Amino acid sequence: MTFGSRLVAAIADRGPFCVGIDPHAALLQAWGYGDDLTGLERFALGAVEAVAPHCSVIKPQAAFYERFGSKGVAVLERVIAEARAAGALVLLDIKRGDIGSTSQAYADAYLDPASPLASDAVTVTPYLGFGSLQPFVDTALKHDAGLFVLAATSNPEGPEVQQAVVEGGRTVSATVLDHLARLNAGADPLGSFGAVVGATLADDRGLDFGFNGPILAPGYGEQGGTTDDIRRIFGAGARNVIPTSSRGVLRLGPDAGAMQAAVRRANDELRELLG
Ligand SMILES: O=c1ccn([C@@H]2O[C@H](COP(=O)(O)O)[C@@H](O)[C@H]2O)c(=O)[nH]1
Repeated sequence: MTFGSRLVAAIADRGPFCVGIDPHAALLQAWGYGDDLTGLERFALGAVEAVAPHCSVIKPQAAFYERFGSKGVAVLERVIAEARAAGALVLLDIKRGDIGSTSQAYADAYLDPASPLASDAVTVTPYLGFGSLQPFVDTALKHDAGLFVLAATSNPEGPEVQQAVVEGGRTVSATVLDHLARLNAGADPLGSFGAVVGATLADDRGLDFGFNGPILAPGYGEQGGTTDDIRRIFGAGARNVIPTSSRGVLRLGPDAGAMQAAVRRANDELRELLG
């Protein structure tokens, strides 16, 4: 089953809201843990145990594990395994991208089921040229995995690059969505090649969200994005949007009930939006 098909089924079952498992130092402290390997393990696995059974997608941000070295990466491996065992799809936020031959090594590391870090999907950056992502695309197709390509990110610095106008008069962001439309052509019910578009955008930036793929919308919650913003930015494209929040949910821990209630509230609101 393709990633796009698994995603559609997971969202129908559990709702579109995605929780990011981002063990910030300040959050470890707020949960009463040290900013050390034991704290990381208790925090990350505790968060997964609380929310993964209730989410369609879980998004660990690799940087927060890598800062503890190889033992932190071992915790990330367990986060991925536990979240998948709880029935969630894992979207590993790595934002990788390099020349093609190196991209292949990254793709093998994160998308080949034989790897201990294998996930259902990863985030990638197209700013070495969309074509440099081809090894990720081929590997995702081979293993029924997915990609989310940075198109219009949630941070205020993004437009400097993403709204630049390229040959043909289109913005870089629009060009990324054009590539995704080609990759997703004919996929049913949804393609496996998604875009990252912030829930914080002031407007839709003239983007066509009908590229037949999922849209990860970070910036929901902590960065100020709301369900109304999802409606305002994406319009009819909102049906394929996966809003994601990390700190907005994790801040409520270690109380599992409070985190679960936040997931329920977000999914209820989003389902109402989507009718
Ligand atoms: O445009 C982007 C792309 C990715 N992110 C990532 O999402 C989460 C957001 O965390 P919050 O705590 O909900 O702000 C984090 O992992 C970012 O690296 C993003 O924010 N914007």
